[in-house]
Amino acid sequence: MSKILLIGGTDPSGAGLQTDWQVAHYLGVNASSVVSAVTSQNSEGVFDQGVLAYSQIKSQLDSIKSEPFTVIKIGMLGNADAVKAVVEFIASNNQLLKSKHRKAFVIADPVLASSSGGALMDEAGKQAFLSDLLPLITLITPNSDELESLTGISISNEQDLATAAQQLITLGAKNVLVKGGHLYNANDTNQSNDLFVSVDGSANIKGEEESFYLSGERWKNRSNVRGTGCSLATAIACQLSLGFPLNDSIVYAKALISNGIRNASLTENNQYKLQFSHYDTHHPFELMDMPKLVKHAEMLSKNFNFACCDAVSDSNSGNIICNKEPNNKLGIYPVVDSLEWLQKLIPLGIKTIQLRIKDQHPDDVEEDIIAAIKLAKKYNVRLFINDYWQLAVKHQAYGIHLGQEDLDDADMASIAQSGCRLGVSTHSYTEVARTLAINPSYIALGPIYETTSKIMPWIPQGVTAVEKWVNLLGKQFPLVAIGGINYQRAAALKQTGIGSVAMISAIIKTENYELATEELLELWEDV
Ligand SMILES: Cc1ncc(COP(=O)(O)OP(=O)(O)O)c(N)n1
Ligand SMILES: Cc1nc(C(=O)O)sc1CCOP(=O)(O)O
Repeated sequence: MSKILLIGGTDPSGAGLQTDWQVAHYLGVNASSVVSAVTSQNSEGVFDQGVLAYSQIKSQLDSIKSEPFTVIKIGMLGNADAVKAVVEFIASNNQLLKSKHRKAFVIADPVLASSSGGALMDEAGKQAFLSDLLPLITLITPNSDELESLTGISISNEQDLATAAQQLITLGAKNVLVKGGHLYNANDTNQSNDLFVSVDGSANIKGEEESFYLSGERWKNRSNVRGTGCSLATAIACQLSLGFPLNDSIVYAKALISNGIRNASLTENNQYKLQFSHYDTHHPFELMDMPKLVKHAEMLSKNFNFACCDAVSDSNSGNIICNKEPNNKLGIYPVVDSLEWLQKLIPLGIKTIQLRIKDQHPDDVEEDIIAAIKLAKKYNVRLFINDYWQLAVKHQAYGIHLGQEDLDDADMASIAQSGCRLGVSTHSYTEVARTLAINPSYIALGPIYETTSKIMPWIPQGVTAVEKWVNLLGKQFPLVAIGGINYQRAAALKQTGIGSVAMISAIIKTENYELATEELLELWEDV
């Protein structure tokens, strides 16, 4: 079982170390905890506080130092001595991890003041934090007040916020998550928007630098829930310890805290306390809690409306009835690389199919795309064109399928306006969050099993993950599973309630494609 280390101050009223521990427990992560300070506070103010002596913090840390921690979450430190004890511990912990060729993930919530306003870090402590601790931190999670205080940049608009986050990077931070920026899209106070900036390639599975905005619902009448910052940082730490990449850990944690705020219970002190719904241990939140991810601030206010994937009617009548059911079932979905394969499979009764031609000049594929669209219309088949979205729009294809990289360049507004349906590939929480911001016609989930048809950095998600995605997304979007799916695996996936399975090799690399197609269609007949 993974184990993390929590370092921070106690708070009897719903934040601090006790809350961190509760979050770890809720997520099934074993945590050791070290007290750096003891505070007396509630939503009205901080009444008393005492930072433990360097020797007391050090001796607590010494008592657990034999087993290296791979994830350490830091909250309130209070002064320079506490910072020193923690810096020394991280160095010795990393020394122990050296044999495993790694360093600990260190998540720091820079607690400078309570949400009620009382100072919780002195000036010397802040300077020690910046000079000695910041270089050891994997992710720092300030709110905009803390970011102002750490950088000295006064923040009054979104550009200031981005500049200040960049300044923290210049001071030595590698990954910065600025929480709750109400500055973005200030007209829409129903959204809580965070800014994430990463410069060392450690945030995602591809090792790439990235930055994004995460937008979540700001739940009404829940403005004074305490402990949300601590809980967010702890949930990120927990997800990292469970093996998720940093970007996915952040998206997951934001969804979890949204759920905790939405379900917050009112205490006798007239104060809201985070409470998580017991929906599911793997996705312990609902779709309304999932944030939307966009790469540029101006996208926060954009809404797209793609055509739905109609229920395909009987090919005899020729009528396509637009059925706005969100969980439309797209059925057996072959992905093929030529017009010839469309000509072979469509007459067998396939109702959803994708033409996926790779790396050709658009001029060289246009004729085949025109012929494919004509054929699909004749047989009343949902044909999705992979990648060549301009040609698909130009020739009025039924739909387009795009991967995450394609989303950077494709013109969403013109695809939506054309009436083409849009399917989008996803492989992780981050990609699902980005896809939710686009609100496509269907969402593909992959790879479910190991695939030989494409090289990808993701390990297979497995059937259990499909069940979770169906619970989370299936009421709002048609879902398609892809990656290594053959007849037996399709049978297992059918039990999850997913409406569609896509495959390449199980059809086009078999000895008898007709038999393989017929068997799959029969298996899925009653879905
Ligand atoms: C139904 C379906 N799901 C996923 C994919 C993969 O799309 P993408 O990520 O764009 O990768 P390439 O197909 O371009 O390699 C798909 N094509 N279809
Ligand atoms: C094209 C593709 N996309 C995937 C994804 O996970 O997004 S998996 C995949 C290959 C699917 O081929 P096969 O059925 O032969 O495994």
